[in-house]
Amino acid sequence: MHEFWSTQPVPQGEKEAQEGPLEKKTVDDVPKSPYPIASVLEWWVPDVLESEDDLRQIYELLRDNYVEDDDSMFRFNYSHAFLKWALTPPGYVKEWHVAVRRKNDKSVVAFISGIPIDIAVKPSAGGDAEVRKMCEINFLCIHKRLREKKLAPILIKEVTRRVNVLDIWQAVYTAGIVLPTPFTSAQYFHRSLNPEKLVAIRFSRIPPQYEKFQNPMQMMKRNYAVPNAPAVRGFREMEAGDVPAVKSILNASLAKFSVAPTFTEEEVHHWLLPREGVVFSFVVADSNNVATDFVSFYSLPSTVIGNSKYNELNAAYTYYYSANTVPIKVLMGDVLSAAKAKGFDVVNTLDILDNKEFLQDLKFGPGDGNLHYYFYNWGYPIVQPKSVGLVML
Ligand SMILES: CCCCCCCCCCCCCC(=O)SCCNC(=O)CCNC(=O)[C@H](O)C(C)(C)COP(=O)(O)OP(=O)(O)OC[C@H]1O[C@@H](n2cnc3c(N)ncnc32)[C@H](O)[C@@H]1OP(=O)(O)O
Ligand SMILES: O=C1CS[C@H](c2ccc3[nH]ncc3c2)N1Cc1ccccc1
Repeated sequence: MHEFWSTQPVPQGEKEAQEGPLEKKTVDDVPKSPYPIASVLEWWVPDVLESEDDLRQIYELLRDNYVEDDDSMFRFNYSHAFLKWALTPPGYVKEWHVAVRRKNDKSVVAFISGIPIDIAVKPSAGGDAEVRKMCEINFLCIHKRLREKKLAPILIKEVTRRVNVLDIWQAVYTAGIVLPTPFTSAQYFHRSLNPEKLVAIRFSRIPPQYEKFQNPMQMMKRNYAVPNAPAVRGFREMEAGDVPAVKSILNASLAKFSVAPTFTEEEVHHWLLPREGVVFSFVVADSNNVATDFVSFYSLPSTVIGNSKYNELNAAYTYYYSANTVPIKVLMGDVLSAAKAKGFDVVNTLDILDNKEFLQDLKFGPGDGNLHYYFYNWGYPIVQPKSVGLVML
């Protein structure tokens, strides 16, 4: 059971592991050369920032081979612009974008990415959080034709080596599957904006109690209708001038959670300023035009696999927020209006952060997907998802 993960510094499910590092090594212990790989394959570092063609190759691998739901009805379809954004935050390390190509035709067959992140972790016994520089791992993907050949452990060991050689010893990551050992498990929730399309692609179905109506779909549309203008006075798109205020209120909000990132001003600028078709952010400005509240969401479409009428689902995902002068359910209500106005079909979220405070009132329904959160080389007790303030793209 877990031939690879049983060899790794992750909690192995025995008694509560002690909190903190599970193994201690130094940079001198780290091999200086890349991990060995099959002779027909080669390691490759794409230049996602400067080479549109390198970015396109990573985009296409993920478009055709990345995460699907259990019934293979949908597959994430992260856009070019989204991947460039997700992979190149301030201080990113090019070599942590680890790809594998076939030597003969240079086709990309696998990928895994790491980016730097400062994570504040609170000791379970209480007390001040410890801020730790970690690596956030995402986009692990092996081409469908190369599955179940133990290539994933090789990718994981190589990215670990490239992170360790820079004296970073912890990572954080999420997965839809259960591995040794989650520190929390979150549940997906979905808020329909375009019920007709969601029923047509068989993501949603008309609830049986609607059959009594003369026009069930009309009633569903009415149930999920949202205002076409924001309710909150002073609600507007975030601008560069809001960065200092947003940094201040967001870091203060995230400090309440047991596990959450901290953001520098440059990171607020990168992660939270609006980017066309990628990330959408808004503030509530007071009479001096100073941001008192903040809310955001990102665009992550999914390919609809094998549907004649629609081939893409336009999904928005709630991102970071700081609700101070208005309740989060009022602020998130304006997010629903903005997402509907921009043509999104559904808003997805997890029961992390304070999200449970708006799920019911805003008519989010539970999905059948879970997202498990993990640390690498850091023992931590299992916490509830509402203690977690980290959003993974
Ligand atoms: C300090 C720095 C540390 C940095 C590293 C921190 C750790 C980062 C860890 C990665 C975080 C990724 C975060 C995300 O991106 S989560 C998204 C993962 N990607 C997908 O689901 C896309 C579609 N699936 C695939 O591309 C492949 O099925 C993948 C690549 C997922 C596995 O390939 P394949 O199916 O061909 O299998 P194999 O024969 O090569 O390898 C089998 C071994 O791999 C273990 N496995 C399977 N799925 C995952 C998974 N999602 N995380 C970790 N381990 C996984 C599995 O338990 C088994 O080990 P063991 O059970 O026998 O022990
Ligand atoms: O495209 C994919 C692949 S896996 C992920 C996902 C997550 C939770 C889900 N609950 N029901 C379907 C589903 C799919 N997902 C996004 C998604 C989310 C809701 C509806 C359709 C697709």
